[in-house]
Amino acid sequence: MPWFGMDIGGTLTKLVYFEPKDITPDELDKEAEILSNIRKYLTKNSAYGKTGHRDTHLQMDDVEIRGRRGSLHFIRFPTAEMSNFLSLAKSKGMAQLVTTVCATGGGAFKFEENFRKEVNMKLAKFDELDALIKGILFTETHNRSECYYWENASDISISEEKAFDFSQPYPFILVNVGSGVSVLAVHGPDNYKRISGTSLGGGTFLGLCCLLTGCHTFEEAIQLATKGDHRNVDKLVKDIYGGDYERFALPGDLVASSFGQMNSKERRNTVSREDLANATLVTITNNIGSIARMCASNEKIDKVVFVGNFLRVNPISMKLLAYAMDYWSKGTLKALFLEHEGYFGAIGCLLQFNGELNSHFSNELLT
Ligand SMILES: Nc1ncnc2c1ncn2[C@@H]1O[C@H](COP(=O)(O)OP(=O)(O)O)[C@@H](O)[C@H]1O
Ligand SMILES: CC(C)(COP(=O)(O)O)[C@@H](O)C(=O)NCCC(=O)O
Repeated sequence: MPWFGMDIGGTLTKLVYFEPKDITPDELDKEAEILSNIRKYLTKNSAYGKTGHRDTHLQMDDVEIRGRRGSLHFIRFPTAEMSNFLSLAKSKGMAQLVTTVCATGGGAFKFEENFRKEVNMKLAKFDELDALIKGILFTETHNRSECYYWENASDISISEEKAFDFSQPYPFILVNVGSGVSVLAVHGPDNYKRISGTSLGGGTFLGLCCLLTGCHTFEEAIQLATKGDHRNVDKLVKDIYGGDYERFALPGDLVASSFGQMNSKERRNTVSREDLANATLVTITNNIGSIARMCASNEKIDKVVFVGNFLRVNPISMKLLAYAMDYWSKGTLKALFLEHEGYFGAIGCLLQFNGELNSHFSNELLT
């Protein structure tokens, strides 16, 4: 039975597949044809249909899980395409072979019946935040370059990624920027609490950007944002004060009011799609940064780790978050980022898999 972990999120479904590389000739002989075909299909392709992608740059080789050595493959597709995924699973014979899939994320609950009815698969459900933390801890110990920070974040043109030693992680604040945002204070592998959250997350950025610019994809939204300038959309402190607000040390270039210029018809007529995309990105990112900073200072924790697919191909947000953490905390807070940004829930879920799952399976949430 192939080893999968699945995180069915509000926007994207993340699938992690463990491909054993230590298969003995004897095992290979016994391997059913369907299993061999599934293995080949998953590991040879990097695109699955029109919307599925394997992130080949994230592949982890020579990983040991429960005494087996192999590679971890990272695959994603839009959750809205779930019915196509189920048809594909059926057509590849997966449904004949896989009886139980370890799943996390809201969709593990929402789509449980679809899995059962359409492909006769049971979902062994795990909590998404438990899985997220387990996935992070596992990945960090198996990939020494997992954790990094942005050096010189204040100057976007020269800032660059630098490795960060995250082998002594606790305590840390974890900010998961998916469709929405969850903020956790993590004190140990099984000791964490969800301390805050906001509905203004990655889904908000993409939704607003599509409305404001007519773009259709996240990649397009990020490309537009890269070419735009939020200062044509936002009202800055200097637009209000003529310079800095010195008494409270607010620099003139600080955003005083996001989208604050857009009440003027003239301004609306001159603003570009790129500026609107950039302003949307900056608005959402600054709000997340501000919540993260308040959480860190309330909890007296100095490391803030940002994960989630909102950060995918999105250095603008990472640098902004890094700068904001540093600037507003006067250098006491450090923003950290992880290479496998959106896949930790699925990894954590895969780690819960064990061969005896079927016999232990119950409809209850497994812990
Ligand atoms: N290819 C993509 N399609 C849609 N959204 C994407 C894509 N890549 C990155 N994103 C961003 O990632 C967010 C989803 O992040 P993710 O961590 O997968 O959350 P969820 O578990 O809620 O699906 C989206 O709201 C969007 O901002
Ligand atoms: C409900 C969620 C945990 C779902 O996770 P997601 O699919 O967004 O990664 C998340 O969207 C969230 O925490 N939203 C913010 C809710 C709030 O605290 O306002």
